[in-house]
Amino acid sequence: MTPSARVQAAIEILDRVIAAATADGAPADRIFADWARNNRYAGSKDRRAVRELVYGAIRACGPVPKTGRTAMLRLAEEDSALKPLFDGSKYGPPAIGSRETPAEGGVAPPWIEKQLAASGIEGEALAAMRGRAPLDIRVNALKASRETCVLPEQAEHLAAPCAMRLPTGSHVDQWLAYREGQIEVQDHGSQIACLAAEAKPGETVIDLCAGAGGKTLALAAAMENQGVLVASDTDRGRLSKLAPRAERAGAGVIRSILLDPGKELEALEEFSGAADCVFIDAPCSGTGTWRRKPEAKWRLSDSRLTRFADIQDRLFDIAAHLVKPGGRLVFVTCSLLDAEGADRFASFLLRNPDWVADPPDLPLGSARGQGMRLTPYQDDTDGFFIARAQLPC
Ligand SMILES: C[S@@+](CC[C@H](N)C(=O)[O-])C[C@H]1O[C@@H](n2cnc3c(N)ncnc32)[C@H](O)[C@@H]1O
Repeated sequence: MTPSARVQAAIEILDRVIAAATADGAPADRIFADWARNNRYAGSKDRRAVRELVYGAIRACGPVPKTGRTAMLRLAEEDSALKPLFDGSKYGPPAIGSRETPAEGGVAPPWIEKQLAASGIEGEALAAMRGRAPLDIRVNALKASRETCVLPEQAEHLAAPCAMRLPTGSHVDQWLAYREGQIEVQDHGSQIACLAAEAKPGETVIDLCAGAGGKTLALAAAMENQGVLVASDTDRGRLSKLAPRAERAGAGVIRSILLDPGKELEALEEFSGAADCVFIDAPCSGTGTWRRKPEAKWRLSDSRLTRFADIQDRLFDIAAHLVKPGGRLVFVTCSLLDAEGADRFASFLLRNPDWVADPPDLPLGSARGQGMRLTPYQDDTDGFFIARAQLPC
């Protein structure tokens, strides 16, 4: 592909990304993968270049751009080498018209930027949300350690005890250590969130929103495969991905339980007042993950945020029902908005005066409300709110 043809391909993909983001459709990654599958003439260098352009343009735009072309014109404002590629060549984009205007720049739609600012994320902290996420792995303590694990690439040790950072683009899933279950791809921030649980061997731990089990596997390793570890979720598809991962990781302690939305406690009845720890990795807007999924900023709306806050409050109440006296709950969202973090935790404590905030001692992060927060800017992790509360005996 010529450089101009790559720009045009990126513009067409961006059109689809914009349409999908505003209609709750497929994520950008899937749209790009579909394009790559249907356009076999694009070699690996082409694919890499087109992908860079697509993601660069998404990152460069604040509000939802009208079209892929206006998004690409915004990127061209930041990278002047792109402008001459609007050359009207056979497969390239038409020349830039004198009255054409690029999409608006920024980090996110202004109403979200405003809410982020009210949550203490502005200036450089806001700009850092436009960056690229690093590639982190967790060494599975059930099978290896950072010292014994043999990796084909140099890896930097991070603050969480099993965390390592690799050069971006490392093909981790092709490595022997990955196939043997010695390592998992997991953001450093997620690993730190799991540390807040302080899960111990022999305990009863419920990972209430386990999804495909990324954090469940970290909890299983912390528990040294001893005790009871329940992985529950309302999404059958996500939860079904856990079993093969657990098998690879040698995490035999996990019991999966599919929940019925609205009737979660029915399936978890046997654990009422019995859990040492309930870990709530709650569904949220994902503002903390924009470095990985930048188009997520175009999926948000006020009503969506309200729905997330409602479900987060409900999950707190479910978790509180399951914890035994002397036990704890951990609340985690990958959001930087107080509405999905400090405010939710404060509201829980207000509704439940018998519970006591117990801020975890974490190797990274800073205090936010009665919990802790990790940010891309200060911690170079995904953004997370992490809070812990104890139910006194
Ligand atoms: C942030 S994701 C969890 C990610 C997962 N813990 C991990 O580390 O990969 C939130 C999960 O909450 C689940 N969820 C949504 N509503 C729920 C409910 N009422 N009860 C339990 N899980 C729920 C979603 O299906 C989703 O998998």
